[in-house]
Amino acid sequence: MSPVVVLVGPPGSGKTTIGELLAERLGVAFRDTDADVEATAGRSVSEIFTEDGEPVFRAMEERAVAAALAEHDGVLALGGGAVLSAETRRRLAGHPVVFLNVGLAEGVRRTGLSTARPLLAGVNPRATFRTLLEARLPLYREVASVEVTTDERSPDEVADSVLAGLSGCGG
Ligand SMILES: Nc1ncnc2c1ncn2[C@@H]1O[C@H](COP(=O)(O)OP(=O)(O)OP(=O)(O)O)[C@@H](O)[C@H]1O
Ligand SMILES: O=C(O)C1=C[C@@H](O)[C@@H](O)[C@H](O)C1
Ligand SMILES: [Mg+2]
Repeated sequence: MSPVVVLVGPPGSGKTTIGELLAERLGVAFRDTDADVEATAGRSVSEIFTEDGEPVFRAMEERAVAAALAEHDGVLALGGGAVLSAETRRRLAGHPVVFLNVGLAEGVRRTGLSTARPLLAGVNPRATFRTLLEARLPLYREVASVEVTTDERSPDEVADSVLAGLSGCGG
């Protein structure tokens, strides 16, 4: 059992939005590792960050990704920082991974609509987002075989590109 597609990308790139859309179109189940971690912990991602700190969340996330890759055969969205784990990057090898990219301005705009992202809750979300993108772009690209730009494109257009990209690489 293995996911038909795994979505990675920064916060606000649309992993959850596009993932749900793709699952609906393909007639398969959608799974999101952020939701898996929350269900296992019985707490929100924000609460885990606040009460236990980021390293504890990352360890829970690593286990959630490993379980989902082994158990889920639908569309899988990973948390935005899941690729920070070398173990997770190694586990993603051989899976059809799509990197949903978003530019700094649009990423800040989209995530600014919500307070549910503990890493971006500080005084300067734009600077934090820039640092995060710089550190992670090589990691998203390392694990993904397809990269899709999401700026100025509707969720439906992004979903079209994901499916076209996957068929183009034999997935
Ligand atoms: N292509 C798009 N065009 C416009 N808005 C979008 C697009 N994709 C997602 N959004 C909006 O951006 C916000 C963030 O999207 P979403 O929650 O799907 O991102 P995410 O990648 O799952 O983020 P996180 O890593 O925090 O879970 C939502 O309000 C969503 O409606
Ligand atoms: O980009 C990140 O590091 C995160 C993204 C979200 O999906 C959550 O996993 C959490 O808020 C951390
Ligand atoms: Mg999400």
